[in-house]
Amino acid sequence: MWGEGSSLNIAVSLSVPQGFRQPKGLSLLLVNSRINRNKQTRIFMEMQGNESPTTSYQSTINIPHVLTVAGSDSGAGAGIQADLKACAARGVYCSTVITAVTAQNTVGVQGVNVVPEDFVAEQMKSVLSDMHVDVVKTGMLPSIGIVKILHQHLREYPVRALVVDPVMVSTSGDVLAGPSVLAGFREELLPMADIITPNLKEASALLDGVKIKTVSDMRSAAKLLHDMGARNVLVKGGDLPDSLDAVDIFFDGEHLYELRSSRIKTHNTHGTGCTLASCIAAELAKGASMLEAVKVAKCFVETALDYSKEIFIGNGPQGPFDHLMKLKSNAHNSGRQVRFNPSDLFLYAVTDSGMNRRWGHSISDAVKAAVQGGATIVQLREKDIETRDFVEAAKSCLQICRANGVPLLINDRIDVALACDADGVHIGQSDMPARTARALLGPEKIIGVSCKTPEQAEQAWIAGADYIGCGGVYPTNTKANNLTVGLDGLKTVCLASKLPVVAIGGIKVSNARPVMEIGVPNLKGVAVVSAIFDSECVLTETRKLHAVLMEATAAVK
Ligand SMILES: Nc1ncnc2c1ncn2[C@@H]1O[C@H](COP(=O)(O)OP(=O)(O)OP(=O)(O)O)[C@@H](O)[C@H]1O
Ligand SMILES: Cc1ncc(CO)c(N)n1
Ligand SMILES: [Mg+2]
Repeated sequence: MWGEGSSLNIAVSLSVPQGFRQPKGLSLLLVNSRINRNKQTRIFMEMQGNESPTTSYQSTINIPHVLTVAGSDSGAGAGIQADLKACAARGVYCSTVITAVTAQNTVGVQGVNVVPEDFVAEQMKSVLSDMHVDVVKTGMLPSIGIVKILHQHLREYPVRALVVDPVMVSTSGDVLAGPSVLAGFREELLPMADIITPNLKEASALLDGVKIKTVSDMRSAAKLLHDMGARNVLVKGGDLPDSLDAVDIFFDGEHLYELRSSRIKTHNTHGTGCTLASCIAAELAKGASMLEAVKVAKCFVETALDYSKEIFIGNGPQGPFDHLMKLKSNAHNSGRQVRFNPSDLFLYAVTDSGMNRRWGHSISDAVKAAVQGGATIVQLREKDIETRDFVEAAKSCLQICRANGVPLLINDRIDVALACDADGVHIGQSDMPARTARALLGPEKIIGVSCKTPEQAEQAWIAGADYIGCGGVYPTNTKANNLTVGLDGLKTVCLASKLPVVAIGGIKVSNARPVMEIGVPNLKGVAVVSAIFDSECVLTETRKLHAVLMEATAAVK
């Protein structure tokens, strides 16, 4: 356990030659001195270069860490690959000791190449002697020798918990650990385990071939396996015949729990066992109790299976599923995200639910008309709409925009942008910080920030935004209590901004020209709400504005 109050502060100062920016010596120093072995250590480093101001690097966050000792699956649905994805999805670091390399796909296991025991030991030592591991999870352990090596290393480098997935037979029926390791599993591995997670066939093999066909058999098996030394037992019922639910039995030595979830109708269940065990390990590493960890893990598997129902990878009977629940959004048929180009800011259409209501336009009809009229980017700014309707409207607008190569952004609502996989967001000074939005949305999404001053423009750049919106250029009714910065304020911000700028606020056909004519290269266009959406024919108004902007830019050039 690591507690409060006992942290050790170490300050190291290094003088580095001119031009040296990356503190490469830093990691070397840490490895050599091993001062980061203890989780209580707080390291504060100061780099002093001749040329640059002092840079500080602070490393104080303890990251939960699972080490998986398992086999590689070339098809990447199970084994080490599933473990890495499960831990990544659950926000836990995962290191890997590879015990065997399998040639495997969705049809079955075509070959197994066992890693020499010495080299398994070497991998284990490399990880455990250097890194702080919270929980070890085991998968395919193809020899008794490897079980013994694991035992020795855990004695030398104790961890908080050992999760044992006693992999013997893949669901395709292929043998991954033969009868020779059964004795080793029973005598050495089970007594070490904080939890074992056999499927029906594995539980049966460990219990000398006893038949397990019903939930009641699973209950008895869990108790018998507990008697053999495992502190907790989870008998998995993924392969339970004729079961409408996915039923697992958990036994902690005192209470039996029947954990049920809906059985997802899918062929994509390859690697559910490895994933479940890794997820249990990940939750334990974060500090959960055993029962909590098992429940979260089961819920995670169910959710990922449900998300992955329509995924098609490989031609065999049992496909992989998507741990990170992202693959569908990049599928070829959903249309590709539009890459941001500053020239997209040329005619920026911002919707308003009130105006659409007034003119009897649906959001998607209004957006379609704006795009047809020449809008080069669209932002949905819907302040008084139910979230469910917002997501639905955003999805249909996204289809229209993608078909026309026009990016679609969402105002303020990062959750809505994520839910419909929009191209990005536009945020204000009092919304979520741009840096946080970037972390949530990822590197490819477009982030715009409203800025009124050069300082705000600088902050937006530092936070990783793609463009800024500057205004109000003219007085506007769309936004209450909005400060008008005027053309002068706009020019000042444009000159200071490292990011492209779109002007906003009260801009319409009659006054757009002077905005474009301020002639600062990074002013890329104008954003409008009323000028196009507060009208009966959005298409006509957008065309008019487009023509004015074209004339103005031609005149400036
Ligand atoms: N179709 C399904 N719907 C919901 N949950 C499922 C489904 N299939 C399996 N599970 C759950 O997934 C977890 C893993 O169970 P399973 O019995 O499939 O393990 P396994 O045979 O070791 O998996 P694998 O060998 O494919 O890695 C269990 O919690 C089980 O209830
Ligand atoms: C490498 C490997 N480990 C575990 C399993 C069990 O699913 C598998 N199929 N392959
Ligand atoms: Mg299975």
